[in-house]
Amino acid sequence: MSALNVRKLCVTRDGLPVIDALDLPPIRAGELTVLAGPNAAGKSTLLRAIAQLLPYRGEVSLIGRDLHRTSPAERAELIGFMPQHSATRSDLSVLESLVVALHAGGGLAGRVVGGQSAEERGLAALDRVGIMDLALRALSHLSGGQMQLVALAQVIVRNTPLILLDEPTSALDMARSHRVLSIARDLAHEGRMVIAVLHDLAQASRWADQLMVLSHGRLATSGPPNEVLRPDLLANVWDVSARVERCTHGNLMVLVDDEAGGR
Ligand SMILES: Nc1ncnc2c1ncn2[C@@H]1O[C@H](COP(=O)(O)OP(=O)(O)OP(=O)(O)O)[C@@H](O)[C@H]1O
Repeated sequence: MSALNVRKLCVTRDGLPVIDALDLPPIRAGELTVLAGPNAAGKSTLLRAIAQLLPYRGEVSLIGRDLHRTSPAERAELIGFMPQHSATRSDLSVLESLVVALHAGGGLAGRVVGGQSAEERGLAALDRVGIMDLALRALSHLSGGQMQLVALAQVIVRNTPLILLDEPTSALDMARSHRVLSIARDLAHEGRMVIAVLHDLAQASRWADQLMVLSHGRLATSGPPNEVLRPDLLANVWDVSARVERCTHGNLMVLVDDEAGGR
Protein backbone atom coordinates (compact mmCIF):
# COMPACT_ATOMS: atom_id res chain seq x y z
CA MET A 1 0.00 0.00 0.00
CA SER A 2 1.18 3.59 -0.70
CA ALA A 3 2.73 5.29 2.29
CA LEU A 4 4.81 8.20 3.47
CA ASN A 5 7.62 7.15 5.81
CA VAL A 6 9.53 9.46 8.13
CA ARG A 7 12.55 8.03 9.92
CA LYS A 8 15.14 9.60 12.22
CA LEU A 9 14.12 13.08 11.07
CA CYS A 10 16.10 15.97 12.56
CA VAL A 11 15.37 19.61 11.71
CA THR A 12 17.09 22.62 13.24
CA ARG A 13 15.92 26.22 13.01
CA ASP A 14 18.25 29.08 13.89
CA GLY A 15 20.70 26.42 15.06
CA LEU A 16 18.27 24.94 17.58
CA PRO A 17 16.83 21.41 17.26
CA VAL A 18 13.08 21.60 16.56
CA ILE A 19 12.47 18.03 15.32
CA ASP A 20 14.64 15.50 17.07
CA ALA A 21 15.23 11.99 15.66
CA LEU A 22 11.54 11.68 14.83
CA ASP A 23 10.14 8.33 13.65
CA LEU A 24 6.51 8.31 12.53
CA PRO A 25 4.27 5.32 11.93
CA PRO A 26 3.58 4.99 8.17
CA ILE A 27 1.17 7.63 6.83
CA ARG A 28 -1.03 5.44 4.67
CA ALA A 29 -3.05 6.24 1.58
CA GLY A 30 -6.77 6.03 2.30
CA GLU A 31 -6.52 7.53 5.80
CA LEU A 32 -6.82 11.10 7.04
CA THR A 33 -3.95 11.66 9.46
CA VAL A 34 -4.36 14.58 11.85
CA LEU A 35 -1.25 16.07 13.43
CA ALA A 36 -1.91 17.85 16.73
CA GLY A 37 0.22 19.31 19.50
CA PRO A 38 0.81 22.49 21.45
CA ASN A 39 2.15 25.73 19.98
CA ALA A 40 5.80 25.47 18.88
CA ALA A 41 5.75 21.64 19.05
CA GLY A 42 7.16 21.55 15.50
CA LYS A 43 4.04 20.67 13.46
CA SER A 44 4.58 23.26 10.71
CA THR A 45 8.30 22.50 10.70
CA LEU A 46 7.51 18.81 10.16
CA LEU A 47 5.13 19.51 7.26
CA ARG A 48 7.62 21.90 5.65
CA ALA A 49 10.42 19.34 5.94
CA ILE A 50 8.20 16.64 4.39
CA ALA A 51 7.37 19.12 1.60
CA GLN A 52 11.15 19.55 1.09
CA LEU A 53 10.94 23.25 1.98
CA LEU A 54 13.40 22.97 4.89
CA PRO A 55 16.76 21.17 5.13
CA TYR A 56 16.79 18.08 7.32
CA ARG A 57 18.71 14.98 8.27
CA GLY A 58 17.06 11.56 8.19
CA GLU A 59 14.71 9.96 5.70
CA VAL A 60 11.43 11.07 4.16
CA SER A 61 10.22 8.60 1.55
CA LEU A 62 7.02 8.52 -0.44
CA ILE A 63 5.83 5.36 -2.14
CA GLY A 64 9.35 3.97 -1.68
CA ARG A 65 11.11 7.05 -3.17
CA ASP A 66 13.53 9.13 -1.12
CA LEU A 67 12.03 12.63 -1.54
CA HIS A 68 15.42 14.22 -0.95
CA ARG A 69 16.57 12.78 -4.27
CA THR A 70 13.61 14.01 -6.34
CA SER A 71 13.71 17.05 -8.62
CA PRO A 72 11.46 20.09 -8.01
CA ALA A 73 9.34 19.00 -10.99
CA GLU A 74 8.89 15.50 -9.54
CA ARG A 75 7.99 16.96 -6.12
CA ALA A 76 5.35 19.15 -7.76
CA GLU A 77 3.80 15.96 -9.11
CA LEU A 78 3.93 14.22 -5.72
CA ILE A 79 3.27 16.80 -3.00
CA GLY A 80 0.49 19.34 -2.49
CA PHE A 81 1.23 21.69 0.42
CA MET A 82 -1.19 24.22 1.89
CA PRO A 83 0.80 26.50 4.22
CA GLN A 84 -0.51 27.94 7.48
CA HIS A 85 -0.39 31.46 6.08
CA SER A 86 -1.04 32.00 2.40
CA ALA A 87 1.03 34.94 1.36
CA THR A 88 -0.25 35.36 -2.19
CA ARG A 89 -2.24 38.54 -2.47
CA SER A 90 -1.71 39.34 -6.14
CA ASP A 91 -4.14 40.76 -8.66
CA LEU A 92 -4.47 37.38 -10.35
CA SER A 93 -8.02 36.11 -10.43
CA VAL A 94 -8.82 33.06 -8.33
CA LEU A 95 -9.13 30.90 -11.45
CA GLU A 96 -5.84 32.22 -12.86
CA SER A 97 -4.14 31.38 -9.55
CA LEU A 98 -5.30 27.77 -9.92
CA VAL A 99 -3.87 27.57 -13.44
CA VAL A 100 -0.57 28.94 -12.06
CA ALA A 101 -0.71 26.32 -9.27
CA LEU A 102 -1.07 23.61 -11.91
CA HIS A 103 2.26 24.67 -13.42
CA ALA A 104 3.99 24.90 -10.02
CA GLY A 105 7.58 23.67 -9.90
CA GLY A 106 7.75 23.35 -13.68
CA GLY A 107 6.18 19.91 -13.30
CA LEU A 108 3.83 18.14 -15.61
CA ALA A 109 0.76 18.86 -13.51
CA GLY A 110 -0.45 21.49 -16.00
CA ARG A 111 -0.87 19.03 -18.83
CA VAL A 112 -4.29 18.18 -20.19
CA VAL A 113 -5.56 15.27 -18.10
CA GLY A 114 -8.54 13.15 -19.13
CA GLY A 115 -9.33 15.70 -21.84
CA GLN A 116 -9.66 18.51 -19.27
CA SER A 117 -7.84 21.81 -19.81
CA ALA A 118 -6.16 23.64 -16.91
CA GLU A 119 -9.15 26.03 -16.69
CA GLU A 120 -11.61 23.13 -16.54
CA ARG A 121 -9.60 21.46 -13.80
CA GLY A 122 -9.48 24.78 -11.95
CA LEU A 123 -13.25 25.19 -12.15
CA ALA A 124 -13.77 21.60 -10.95
CA ALA A 125 -11.55 22.30 -7.91
CA LEU A 126 -13.47 25.51 -7.12
CA ASP A 127 -16.73 23.60 -7.44
CA ARG A 128 -15.48 20.91 -5.04
CA VAL A 129 -14.52 23.53 -2.45
CA GLY A 130 -17.84 25.35 -3.02
CA ILE A 131 -16.38 28.67 -4.20
CA MET A 132 -17.26 28.70 -7.90
CA ASP A 133 -18.68 32.20 -7.37
CA LEU A 134 -15.16 33.49 -6.60
CA ALA A 135 -13.61 32.29 -9.89
CA LEU A 136 -13.18 35.75 -11.42
CA ARG A 137 -12.47 37.68 -8.21
CA ALA A 138 -8.96 39.09 -7.65
CA LEU A 139 -7.00 37.34 -4.89
CA SER A 140 -6.29 40.76 -3.38
CA HIS A 141 -10.04 41.30 -2.85
CA LEU A 142 -10.70 38.14 -0.80
CA SER A 143 -11.42 37.81 2.90
CA GLY A 144 -9.09 35.68 5.05
CA GLY A 145 -11.48 32.73 5.02
CA GLN A 146 -12.08 32.98 1.26
CA MET A 147 -8.29 33.03 0.76
CA GLN A 148 -7.96 29.87 2.83
CA LEU A 149 -10.58 28.10 0.69
CA VAL A 150 -8.73 29.20 -2.46
CA ALA A 151 -5.47 27.85 -0.99
CA LEU A 152 -7.19 24.48 -0.56
CA ALA A 153 -8.46 24.58 -4.16
CA GLN A 154 -4.88 25.37 -5.31
CA VAL A 155 -3.78 22.12 -3.67
CA ILE A 156 -6.73 20.01 -4.83
CA VAL A 157 -6.37 21.05 -8.47
CA ARG A 158 -2.91 19.45 -8.64
CA ASN A 159 -4.23 16.01 -7.73
CA THR A 160 -1.05 14.89 -5.92
CA PRO A 161 -0.82 11.59 -4.03
CA LEU A 162 0.40 13.40 -0.87
CA ILE A 163 -1.54 16.38 0.52
CA LEU A 164 -0.26 18.42 3.48
CA LEU A 165 -2.70 20.90 5.07
CA ASP A 166 -1.34 23.21 7.77
CA GLU A 167 -4.25 24.43 9.93
CA PRO A 168 -6.66 24.45 6.95
CA THR A 169 -9.64 25.66 9.01
CA SER A 170 -8.01 28.36 11.15
CA ALA A 171 -9.83 31.22 9.36
CA LEU A 172 -13.10 29.41 8.64
CA ASP A 173 -16.57 29.50 10.18
CA MET A 174 -18.22 26.30 11.43
CA ALA A 175 -19.95 25.36 8.17
CA ARG A 176 -16.86 25.92 6.04
CA SER A 177 -14.61 24.13 8.56
CA HIS A 178 -16.94 21.15 8.34
CA ARG A 179 -16.84 21.29 4.53
CA VAL A 180 -13.04 21.50 4.39
CA LEU A 181 -12.49 18.59 6.78
CA SER A 182 -15.06 16.53 4.95
CA ILE A 183 -13.17 17.23 1.70
CA ALA A 184 -9.86 16.33 3.38
CA ARG A 185 -11.28 13.01 4.53
CA ASP A 186 -12.81 12.32 1.11
CA LEU A 187 -9.46 13.06 -0.57
CA ALA A 188 -7.86 10.51 1.75
CA HIS A 189 -10.58 7.91 1.28
CA GLU A 190 -10.22 8.30 -2.50
CA GLY A 191 -6.69 6.93 -2.04
CA ARG A 192 -4.40 9.85 -1.20
CA MET A 193 -2.15 10.35 1.80
CA VAL A 194 -3.50 13.39 3.66
CA ILE A 195 -2.00 15.03 6.75
CA ALA A 196 -3.85 17.96 8.36
CA VAL A 197 -2.57 19.98 11.31
CA LEU A 198 -5.44 20.87 13.64
CA HIS A 199 -5.59 22.50 17.07
CA ASP A 200 -9.23 21.65 17.74
CA LEU A 201 -9.18 18.15 19.25
CA ALA A 202 -12.95 17.72 18.89
CA GLN A 203 -12.54 18.33 15.15
CA ALA A 204 -9.56 15.97 15.14
CA SER A 205 -11.57 13.21 16.80
CA ARG A 206 -14.50 13.78 14.45
CA TRP A 207 -12.50 13.52 11.24
CA ALA A 208 -9.17 11.75 11.79
CA ASP A 209 -8.60 8.11 10.98
CA GLN A 210 -5.24 8.41 12.69
CA LEU A 211 -4.14 11.04 15.21
CA MET A 212 -0.46 11.83 15.79
CA VAL A 213 0.48 14.03 18.72
CA LEU A 214 3.72 15.96 18.54
CA SER A 215 5.37 17.42 21.64
CA HIS A 216 8.75 19.20 21.68
CA GLY A 217 9.56 17.81 18.24
CA ARG A 218 8.91 14.21 19.25
CA LEU A 219 5.97 11.87 18.78
CA ALA A 220 4.07 11.70 22.08
CA THR A 221 1.58 9.11 20.83
CA SER A 222 -0.44 8.03 17.79
CA GLY A 223 -3.47 5.93 16.95
CA PRO A 224 -7.24 6.20 16.51
CA PRO A 225 -8.42 9.44 18.20
CA ASN A 226 -10.74 7.69 20.67
CA GLU A 227 -7.80 5.63 21.95
CA VAL A 228 -5.30 8.47 22.00
CA LEU A 229 -7.26 11.32 23.56
CA ARG A 230 -7.16 10.81 27.33
CA PRO A 231 -6.94 13.22 30.27
CA ASP A 232 -3.39 12.16 31.16
CA LEU A 233 -2.19 12.93 27.61
CA LEU A 234 -3.91 16.33 27.73
CA ALA A 235 -2.21 17.09 31.05
CA ASN A 236 1.23 15.88 29.96
CA VAL A 237 1.31 17.40 26.47
CA TRP A 238 -1.04 20.41 26.59
CA ASP A 239 -0.62 21.19 30.29
CA VAL A 240 -4.37 21.30 30.94
CA SER A 241 -6.64 19.59 33.38
CA ALA A 242 -9.41 18.36 31.06
CA ARG A 243 -12.17 15.80 30.66
CA VAL A 244 -12.81 13.77 27.51
CA GLU A 245 -16.50 13.05 27.07
CA ARG A 246 -18.40 11.14 24.42
CA CYS A 247 -21.41 12.88 22.82
CA THR A 248 -24.57 11.04 21.82
CA HIS A 249 -23.28 10.60 18.24
CA GLY A 250 -20.04 9.05 19.53
CA ASN A 251 -17.85 12.09 18.85
CA LEU A 252 -15.43 13.12 21.59
CA MET A 253 -15.53 16.46 23.36
CA VAL A 254 -12.59 17.87 25.28
CA LEU A 255 -13.65 20.03 28.22
CA VAL A 256 -10.82 22.04 29.73
CA ASP A 257 -11.27 22.77 33.43
CA ASP A 258 -8.00 24.55 34.11
CA GLU A 259 -4.34 24.76 33.27
CA ALA A 260 -2.77 21.67 34.81
CA GLY A 261 -0.74 23.72 37.28
CA GLY A 262 -3.85 25.76 38.12
CA ARG A 263 -1.97 28.97 37.20
N1 LIG B 1 11.24 30.80 10.38
C1 LIG B 1 11.71 30.36 11.56
N2 LIG B 1 12.96 30.64 11.95
C2 LIG B 1 13.43 30.20 13.12
N3 LIG B 1 12.73 29.46 14.00
C3 LIG B 1 11.48 29.15 13.66
C4 LIG B 1 10.89 29.58 12.44
N4 LIG B 1 9.63 29.13 12.37
C5 LIG B 1 9.43 28.44 13.51
N5 LIG B 1 10.52 28.45 14.28
C6 LIG B 1 10.66 27.82 15.61
O1 LIG B 1 10.50 26.42 15.45
C7 LIG B 1 9.76 25.90 16.55
C8 LIG B 1 8.59 25.10 16.02
O2 LIG B 1 7.75 25.98 15.30
P1 LIG B 1 6.54 25.42 14.41
O3 LIG B 1 6.00 26.59 13.65
O4 LIG B 1 7.00 24.26 13.64
O5 LIG B 1 5.53 24.95 15.55
P2 LIG B 1 4.00 24.55 15.44
O6 LIG B 1 3.85 23.29 16.22
O7 LIG B 1 3.54 24.55 14.03
O8 LIG B 1 3.35 25.75 16.26
P3 LIG B 1 1.93 26.52 16.16
O9 LIG B 1 0.88 25.55 16.66
O10 LIG B 1 2.14 27.65 17.12
O11 LIG B 1 1.71 26.96 14.74
C9 LIG B 1 9.36 27.08 17.44
O12 LIG B 1 10.24 27.13 18.54
C10 LIG B 1 9.57 28.27 16.54
O13 LIG B 1 9.97 29.41 17.29
